[in-house]
Amino acid sequence: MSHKDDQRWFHIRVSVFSAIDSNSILPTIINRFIRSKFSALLVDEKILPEIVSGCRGWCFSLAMARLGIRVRNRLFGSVIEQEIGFFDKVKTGDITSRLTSDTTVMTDTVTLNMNIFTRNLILGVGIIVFMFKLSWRLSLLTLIAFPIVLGVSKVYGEYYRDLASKVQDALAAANNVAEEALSAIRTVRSFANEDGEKDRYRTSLHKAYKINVKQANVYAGYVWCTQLFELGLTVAVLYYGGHLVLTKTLSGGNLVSFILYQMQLGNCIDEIGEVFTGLMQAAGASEKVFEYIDREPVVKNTVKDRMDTESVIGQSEVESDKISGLIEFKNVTFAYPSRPDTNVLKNVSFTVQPGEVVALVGPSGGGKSSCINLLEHYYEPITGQILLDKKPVKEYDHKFLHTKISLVGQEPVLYARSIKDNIGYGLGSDVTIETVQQAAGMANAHEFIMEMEKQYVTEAGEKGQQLSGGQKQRIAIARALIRKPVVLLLDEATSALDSESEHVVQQAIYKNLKGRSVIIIAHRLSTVEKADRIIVIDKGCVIEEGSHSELLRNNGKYASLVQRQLLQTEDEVEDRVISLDNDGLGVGIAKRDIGLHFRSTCLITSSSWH
Ligand SMILES: Nc1ncnc2c1ncn2[C@@H]1O[C@H](COP(=O)(O)OP(=O)(O)OP(=O)(O)O)[C@@H](O)[C@H]1O
Repeated sequence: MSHKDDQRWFHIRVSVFSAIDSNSILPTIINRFIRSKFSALLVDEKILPEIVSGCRGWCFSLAMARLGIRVRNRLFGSVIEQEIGFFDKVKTGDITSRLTSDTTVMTDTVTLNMNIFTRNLILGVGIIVFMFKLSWRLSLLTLIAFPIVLGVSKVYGEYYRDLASKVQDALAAANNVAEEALSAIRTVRSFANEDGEKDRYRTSLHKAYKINVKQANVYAGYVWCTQLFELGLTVAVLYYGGHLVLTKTLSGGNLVSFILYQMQLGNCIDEIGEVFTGLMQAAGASEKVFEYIDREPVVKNTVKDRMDTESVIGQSEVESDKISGLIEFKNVTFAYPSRPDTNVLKNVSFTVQPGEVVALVGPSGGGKSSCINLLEHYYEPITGQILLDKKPVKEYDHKFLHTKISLVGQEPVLYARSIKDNIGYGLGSDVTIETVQQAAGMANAHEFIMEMEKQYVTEAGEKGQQLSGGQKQRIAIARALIRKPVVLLLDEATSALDSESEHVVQQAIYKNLKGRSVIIIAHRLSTVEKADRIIVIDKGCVIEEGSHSELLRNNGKYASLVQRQLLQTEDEVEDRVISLDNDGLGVGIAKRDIGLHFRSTCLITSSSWH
């Protein structure tokens, strides 16, 4: 081979090797494999290294992006299917942290480390082959050390994974603090507690930092251990290799080559050690992600979930017209999963006939909303049954059930979308503007929507913040009515409103009750007395049942609640007129025309004072 050819081969070897590992000192390995003029041309022009490294980067970036999207989709898909009890226990910030931070750590670390791992594995195997070719005795001596390295790595890996999992938990807790503060920014501002929130966030981040410090210490310890071990191994190889040279079993040149190979192998092992650290970090981050992905909801909802085990009542089995709206609670005892030892409903039984309007009343915390939660199948009772048209609600297909039962809650949650999208929420893109307008008309919302500049495409703002309380309630009513429900559940639907908005919203409700079974939860006498029947629930038990006049005659709990409310009304200040003088001295007009003086600047808009 000419000198020129030699030079060319040298370039080939260096360039190809640098495509695999730019730090390599083993061009001779490649020398054995590359002998074509075509590749020489490619390598001489430095095309191949660029292509190989480009392709590798492309493959791993693509794999990283695809893996990230798949894991996030699977995680979100699984979390959104979980039962409501799960969300009582797990905080929103924790879940969003799993969706963002944990999945990023997991996918990025795995893919990047796989890249390094593949490269070093190929190099390592190649090096070991050549080491054996040079001296099998020295190679065996080197390989004897492997189980020790693996043992140390295993102990280190488990501890590091545990720490990584704790870091992710601490970050999730910090995320939860931020999320809580930002979503309630008005409360934070009104109590001027910005510093308090900053402190809480700082403290929770500090917890993560403390675990980070531990991680760094453990990592340093691991690196020192492996480096010392490598050093010891090199000394052993030199000692034994020297002996082999002296006994003429090995040439001096081969010993030098062997030591160079061994150093290169050491580099590979170091890099694989780092990969291992990264993989343990990913394993720690992925623990909760996979726990949520694999979690089976305790209360199963969809047809698909339940198909295997139980029969499901859906649109095909029961024609919508055939649902009459007969609701029965039979000996229901219930405890929330987050407080399994406290029964909030005890042996509750009552019936709502089709088309009947029933009010649930009673002291706060008595268990009224819990009845609604069970009827909505958010939870399952411990004992007893909740029946709709004589069939347990749990046997209905989730989607079908919620087109038949609609709920208007105390604080309706609207989405940061247009008013049209909010009213048609959950009905897909098929819903027409005419249907939306019709529902808005029924809810007394059409007029105020039309007065807005963008009408039905007006943005509601995050959580409906760009609308007033009364407007939000009416949109929530329209959202419930558009589904033409057979059962309407109104849980304190007007309690947060001033008297004028309440009047408009109540009108919207009452004109739409006909032909529907309705359960109203309310504290106000004005709302309750219109119901066909009133059920009084106290401390988780039904204690009275009957019409307004019947219950007043009974002179029981209901009568005392009514009396107390009437007395309160007499004693309390009307919320009509309050004027403030220049010093912030307020003058209110009381029921019996007594002027009240307020020393502090005070604005009363309470709607419960009526
Ligand atoms: N998600 C929950 N997890 C644990 N306990 C809960 C949960 N929701 C309510 N509770 C508890 O269950 C009991 C009944 O609450 P519920 O909301 O049904 O009462 P309520 O009669 O509707 O009260 P109010 O009139 O004040 O709305 C209360 O003691 C309450 O603390």
